[in-house]
Amino acid sequence: MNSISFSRVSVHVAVDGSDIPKTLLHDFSLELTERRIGVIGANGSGKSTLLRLINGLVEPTQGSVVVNGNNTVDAVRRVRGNVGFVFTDPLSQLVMPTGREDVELSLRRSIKNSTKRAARAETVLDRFGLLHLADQSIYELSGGERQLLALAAVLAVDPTVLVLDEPSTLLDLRNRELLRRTVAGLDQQVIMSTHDLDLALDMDRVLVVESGRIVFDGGAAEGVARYRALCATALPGARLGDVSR
Ligand SMILES: Nc1ncnc2c1ncn2[C@@H]1O[C@H](COP(=O)(O)OP(=O)(O)OP(=O)(O)O)[C@@H](O)[C@H]1O
Repeated sequence: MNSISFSRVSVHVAVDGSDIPKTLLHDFSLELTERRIGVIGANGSGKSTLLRLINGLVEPTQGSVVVNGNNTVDAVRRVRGNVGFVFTDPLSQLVMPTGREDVELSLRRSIKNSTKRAARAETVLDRFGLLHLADQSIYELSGGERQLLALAAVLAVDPTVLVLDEPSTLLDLRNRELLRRTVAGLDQQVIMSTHDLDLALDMDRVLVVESGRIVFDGGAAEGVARYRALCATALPGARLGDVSR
């Protein structure tokens, strides 16, 4: 069983022209052991920052994050060997000219034999219905195709923990369903931020983040309800009314 521990973590960043740092995440502690964990919350609430702590892309200003016994600051290489991270924007992740080359690049460390590597890449691309696009420039793919490719390239190396930062933003209904089924069938622990509340409802545990604080931690249905309630109270109805008057 995987274990991701956040111990008294907070994240602050310096702000140009100000002596006062901005707090992205306020002091929190968490132990994540469930297989499917969703992180939901408003734009700018701190979801990506929370996910990025898991593979050391963001370092805690205070406290520590430990993934399967490895501290994300001191043992960042080992952590990244464990944690596959899929970015919201696939172009910030895909580095090779074509999907086939990108997946093969991911596999270069784990499969030394090039024939075996090519075969494995084909299997992975096929699993996501991307084989017919394998040799097309990644810039010629649609946004959704790129998002699936980014997921395929990360899953190819079989990480122990999969972190998905809003993985369905560009997907159509069919591919969203493919993502949903893929996530449901994975052996890996999955931690996913999403604005797709149907996806969130599939999770074993949901965290609701609001203004850098975890304001709910519990079951999916209750978490989604809490988030909906937060959104309802935050709607700028009065201000819209002012404009239209
Ligand atoms: N390096 C940084 N320097 C300054 N501010 C930052 C930095 N990184 C993130 N932020 C700010 O921290 C807040 C949280 O950002 P984060 O990307 O974690 O939000 P999010 O919940 O993932 O949002 P979204 O749903 O829009 O993707 C935002 O206000 C963002 O502008």
